[in-house]
Amino acid sequence: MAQDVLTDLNKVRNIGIMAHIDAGKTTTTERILYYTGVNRKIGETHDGASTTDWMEQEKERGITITSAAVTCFWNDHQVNIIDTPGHVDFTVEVERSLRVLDGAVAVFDGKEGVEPQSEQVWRQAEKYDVPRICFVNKMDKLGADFYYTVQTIVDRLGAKPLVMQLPIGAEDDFDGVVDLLTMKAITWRGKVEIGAEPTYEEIPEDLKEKAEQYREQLIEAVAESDDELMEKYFGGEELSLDEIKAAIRKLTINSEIYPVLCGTAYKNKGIQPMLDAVIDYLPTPLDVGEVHGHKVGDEEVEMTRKPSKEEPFSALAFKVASHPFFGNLIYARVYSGRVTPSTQVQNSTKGKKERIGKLFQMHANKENPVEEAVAGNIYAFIGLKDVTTGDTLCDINDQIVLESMSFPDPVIHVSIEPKTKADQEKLSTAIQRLVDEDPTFTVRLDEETGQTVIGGMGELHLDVFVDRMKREFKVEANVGMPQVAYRETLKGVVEKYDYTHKKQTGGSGQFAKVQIRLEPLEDEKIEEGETYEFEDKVTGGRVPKEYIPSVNAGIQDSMQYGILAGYPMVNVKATLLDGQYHEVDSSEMAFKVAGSMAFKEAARMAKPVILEPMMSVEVTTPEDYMGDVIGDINSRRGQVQSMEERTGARVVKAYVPLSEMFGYVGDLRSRTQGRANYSMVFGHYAEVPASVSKEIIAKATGE
Ligand SMILES: Nc1nc2c(ncn2[C@@H]2O[C@H](COP(=O)(O)OP(=O)(O)OP(=O)(O)O)[C@@H](O)[C@H]2O)c(=O)[nH]1
Repeated sequence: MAQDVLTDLNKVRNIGIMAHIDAGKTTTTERILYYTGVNRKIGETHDGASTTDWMEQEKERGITITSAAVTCFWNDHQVNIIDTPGHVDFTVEVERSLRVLDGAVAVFDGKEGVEPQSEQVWRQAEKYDVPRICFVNKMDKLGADFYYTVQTIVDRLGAKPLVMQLPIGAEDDFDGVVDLLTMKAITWRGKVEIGAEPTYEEIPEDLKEKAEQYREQLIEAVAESDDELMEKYFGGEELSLDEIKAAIRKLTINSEIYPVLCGTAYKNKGIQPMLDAVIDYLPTPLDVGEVHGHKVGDEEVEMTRKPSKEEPFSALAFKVASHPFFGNLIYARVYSGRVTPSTQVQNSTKGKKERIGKLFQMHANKENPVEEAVAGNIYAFIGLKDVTTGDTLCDINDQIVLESMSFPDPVIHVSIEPKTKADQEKLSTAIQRLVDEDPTFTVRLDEETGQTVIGGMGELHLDVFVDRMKREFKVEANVGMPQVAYRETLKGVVEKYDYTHKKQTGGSGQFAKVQIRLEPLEDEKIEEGETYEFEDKVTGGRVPKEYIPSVNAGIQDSMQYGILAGYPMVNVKATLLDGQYHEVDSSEMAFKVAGSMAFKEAARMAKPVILEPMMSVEVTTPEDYMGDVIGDINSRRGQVQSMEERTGARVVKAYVPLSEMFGYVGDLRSRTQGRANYSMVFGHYAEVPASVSKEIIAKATGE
């Protein structure tokens, strides 16, 4: 029988397993699920049968893309594991998981040590202040070196590891660990089968001295953290096991130290002590404390919720997944209060009421219905219609909008052209689903070409979209090359421009005359996010009131396609100065045409230019490569804004044109031996240099 949710929050841990690709995150997660009794049959990742990698595509790619929340139990504690992907292009997935985690296990490859992407997920965890313990995996592998790996935690992460165990034997002869707290050997000699229980024995003779030395280091680090313990320790008294554990717990929760354990997930050694450490050292929802948010409709008014069942209900949706029978599964972390199935709640982000159908606790791809969702836990909500990642669900009578995750703007677009009408319909369904699941995919219709244009975070990110669209939704489509989103604007002023629209065809004619002024929009308005302003300065009723919106609409129509290369025109102010109408022949349509044509012709004389998206790029690199990184940014027409130091690394901030950033992932990796990483969000639009402008125009006009 399935166990109920534990409502004592001291017994709940919400954790993630973070790792570089191939460090063994999936295998470790599988073992945890097996040892905690969720899995009967173990699935090896290389057979493509693992429980968390249940999407078909993930099996083929062998990487974990989606994060599923899995609930399991260990020593009377409930552990909710939120799966996090390891690939660099899915950093949004990593970030949204980190947003709802309380702690994490960082898995390292015992031969490679801290790898570039472990460095990247580590820094992301730092950003969200997630306490971590480290598991040095693959101790059975040829060349595995525990001490080297620990050193890379110091050198590459600038973090303070706390060695909790020493390995016994190495590679094929790795037998277990010395536990430096109990000073006992925990071994699995000759046992490789899953679930094998360890034997507790004396520390092997050849490791005794080393174990003493490391224990002393450990106790010293612990004693230094607390005045009382320090006095006791230097007074020659022994610290009790409970005291030591409590001090390590505190240091870990404050992210001052990172307990390090080791083992081999694949050969089933070291898993049980690692699970014990999750319970012993990682924070509970109570340790994490209250969550922040703001009042509905007013971001200035801060609000908080305590992790208590007695508070008003609030939850944050962090993942939308489709389920074959239940429609959308909304994974949400409940931060406060409680809620039962069939209750009406408020989606305070969207301002909509929603009724909860069922509530599930997820066991990988198997669901376990529950009667109540309570603060501090993670659930899948069924029956909600319009909830996307990042939305807050809350009590209708006591609303809050929780601090959400930040989603960067898409940096790359690709056009998709369905092959048949039936494909067009399937594409609409696919888009709806995929965008619900991942809000960093964006969609728009290019009215000129009729193509659907998808935006994403990187080439692999868009690959996933296209792949899933074809595979899961069976859409047959032509997919274009990735494109940059350019814009056009005006740099000059046209004081007065007259245009007369006149047509006499058979019956009633068409007549409209307008006089407009065009100029660049004020900088202040651009900063406020405006892109267009229309002013009506017509006097004496020379253009009747009812026709004025038509002139405005006509101008806006023309602005959709700029005059240089057809990109949308922005940051323009148009003023209607004067005009003329005809009692019989004027109409809304005639004034719209006049507005549209007047703009088109006048804009040509107002020094039109092309704008390109400048990305705000942040590169984190070891100091050794900083010169290379900056040189490369300059050669990409980038402008370095600042350089600063951050825990053992240098951070370079710059604005770089998006068009120069294609292939940057690979270039940066090879330039820095894979040790630097970067993030990129949209900054602002800026005028392109003349030579680039020429190229863009030539390409767009085919000349
Ligand atoms: N020798 C050895 N191999 C291991 C161990 N753990 C995992 N592996 C192997 O390493 C490879 C990668 O393991 P995964 O568990 O898929 O790694 P991952 O980090 O989840 O990788 P992604 O799912 O791609 O992010 C697989 O072939 C595993 O069988 C281990 O303890 N020892």
